[in-house]
Amino acid sequence: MNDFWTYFKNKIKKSLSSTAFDTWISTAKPQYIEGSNLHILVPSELHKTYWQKKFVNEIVLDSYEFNGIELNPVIEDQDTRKPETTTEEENQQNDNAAQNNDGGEVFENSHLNPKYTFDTFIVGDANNMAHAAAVAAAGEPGEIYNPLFIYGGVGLGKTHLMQAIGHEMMNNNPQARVKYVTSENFTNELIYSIQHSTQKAFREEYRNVDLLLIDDIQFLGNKEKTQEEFFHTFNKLHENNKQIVMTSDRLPNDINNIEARLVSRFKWGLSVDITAPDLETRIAILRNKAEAEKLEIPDDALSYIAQQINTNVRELEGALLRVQAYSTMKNTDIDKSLAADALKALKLAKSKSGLTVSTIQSKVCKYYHITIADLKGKKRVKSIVLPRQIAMYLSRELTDKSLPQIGMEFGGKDHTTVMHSCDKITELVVSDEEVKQAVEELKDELKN
Ligand SMILES: Nc1ncnc2c1ncn2[C@@H]1O[C@H](COP(=O)(O)OP(=O)(O)OP(=O)(O)O)[C@@H](O)[C@H]1O
Repeated sequence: MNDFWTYFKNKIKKSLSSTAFDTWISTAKPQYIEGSNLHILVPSELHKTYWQKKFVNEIVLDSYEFNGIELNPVIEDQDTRKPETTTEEENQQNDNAAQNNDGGEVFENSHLNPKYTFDTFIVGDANNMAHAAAVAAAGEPGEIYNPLFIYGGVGLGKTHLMQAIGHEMMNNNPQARVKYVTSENFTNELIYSIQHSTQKAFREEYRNVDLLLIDDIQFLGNKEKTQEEFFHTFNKLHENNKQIVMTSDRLPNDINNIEARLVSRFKWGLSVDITAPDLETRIAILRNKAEAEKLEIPDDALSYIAQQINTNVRELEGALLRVQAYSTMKNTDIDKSLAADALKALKLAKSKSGLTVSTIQSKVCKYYHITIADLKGKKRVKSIVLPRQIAMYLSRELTDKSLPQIGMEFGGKDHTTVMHSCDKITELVVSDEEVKQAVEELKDELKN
């Protein structure tokens, strides 16, 4: 079996790009032969589907060529083999940290960030499906997953992965027209084109690309004119089999105030999520980053940092930079205790005022004269819904709890309910004087 596998790998290598080979072939493991069945284990359901489509015939032909016996490949994926587990860490996967884009380098108008390639993207359980889908979309643009919709919490690598598709496509075909834009910039450019009567040029720019990468699509919510324009751009590209990739912090159905015809189109292709990386992946990300920055940092210090920050890769990278800066300031080499000192201030800031969700719940109940049972319950009357949403919003603002954790403390609600409540109150604080006042008073009380 092993000899055949080596033969197969050497042969198939010639017809695949190195990214495709690493994604589909290096991750597959032959398990055993039973009769003429060759059992092959692959990392995810998506790998399985791809394997069945692309490589199964190859195995049959190559095995015959190898020793005159036709092997029948049976593809199994690790996901369906794995027992269901929900760890504390996995629960935090949708942590939608309040701070948003905090200055990650982004190069717009098809100028992709040169660092965001497949080579620099570390693959682990939390993102292997999204990564495989991205590799497939880059290898066969417009054909297999169109649109590709990548969703997940803040700072988990959605932009990185999306731009890697752009790089890979341009590597495969330097003539490819690739366009990257955030949905906010798409809106701004549209407004500019309306103001300056350059809508024709705007349309041509977006409707004549081979790959459109549109980041943070959730911000199209409430923007009717932009949605209309994007709808036509989408249709034109899709009709012409041009690849569209979108990212969002939530599933298409959960995006607020977006037209149903767009939501349904977003779901035409494949939606894949990226969740928070496990410890091993976090260490690998840090190690990679340290190597890229030529940082000397021992393994125990790396794993210490990775243990401290478990929800957001951007924060993880920030922590490494903080440790680096601290070691320069102290003029000492990095070790575990220096890392601990450097991250102390960060941890203090994270635990914020030491407030708990239950303190916030009590204060809100007192303020609105309702019971804790109502606050955590399911009643949909306005006099309870508003305090519940405010309490969720304050929990998000004033504690370091993740969305799923907050949901649990509100009678086991889903993280999307918490996310929706936070969005709602963020809006009302601007548009509704009464809500604004209540939130401010509650915040003052909680801080004292
Ligand atoms: N698996 C990974 N391997 C290597 N680097 C990663 C990985 N995931 C995230 N990163 C890095 O983390 C940082 C944040 O990633 P990115 O900006 O792609 O996140 P995002 O999910 O798009 O966040 P946002 O929701 O804020 O748009 C980037 O510097 C990116 O390179």
